Amino acid sequence: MSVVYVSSCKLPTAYAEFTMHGFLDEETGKEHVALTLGDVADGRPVLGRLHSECLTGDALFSLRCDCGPQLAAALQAIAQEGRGILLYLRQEGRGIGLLNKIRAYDLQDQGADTVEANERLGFAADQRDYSICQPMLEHLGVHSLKLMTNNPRKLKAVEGFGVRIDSRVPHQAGLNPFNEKYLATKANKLGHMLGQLHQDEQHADD
Ligand SMILES: Nc1nc2c(ncn2[C@@H]2O[C@H](COP(=O)(O)OP(=O)(O)OP(=O)(O)O)[C@@H](O)[C@H]2O)c(=O)[nH]1
Ligand SMILES: [Zn+2]
Repeated sequence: MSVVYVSSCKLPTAYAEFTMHGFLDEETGKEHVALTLGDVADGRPVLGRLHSECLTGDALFSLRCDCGPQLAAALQAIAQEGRGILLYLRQEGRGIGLLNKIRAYDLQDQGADTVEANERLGFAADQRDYSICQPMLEHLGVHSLKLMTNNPRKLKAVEGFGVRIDSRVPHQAGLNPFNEKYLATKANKLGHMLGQLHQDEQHADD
């Protein structure tokens, strides 16, 4: 695996003062980071989130997806626990990159769903490779996760590279009228466990 540790620093945030650890994937040139809080190498299961980059949702307040609220909720949950880890993975657009995601959004504006749009562009529905997480978690001494996710593929991938899933923590946040169809497609076509979609979240038009 070509992911190597580079350096760490403090990262004070609105939620907690995290430590940020930088990693470089020498094969792809992608720069990934991990935020940790507390002692994550003490052998106990660690509350964790593997968050895939979404420039539009994480930084530009887009309502097309649920990424921004999920990122905020994960950092908040880790702060509340006083211990945990968030890997921020540079796999924009489920691995197709930002410009192709814009192309995919354009197709969705014309009626395609999120999976059809990827496929029309010649990509798989989800091109992410989570094996990059293994050396990051190994470096930080994390061997067991309480993983905040609704994505069954993510759980499988983590177990596949040898990190124990102690438990899955459902992670729903940010349902709104603009992402309702997108979330329904994720549940129907990608298998996301979003059964509580309408009970957990307040409808904008309720
Ligand atoms: N190609 C494409 N990527 C998208 C789209 N909407 C969001 N993304 C990307 O999807 C990724 C987030 O994936 P999600 O499926 O929301 O979440 P997940 O990580 O698979 O699952 P959870 O852990 O349950 O949140 C980010 O990389 C986003 O940039 C879209 O319509 N098309
Ligand atoms: Zn997003």
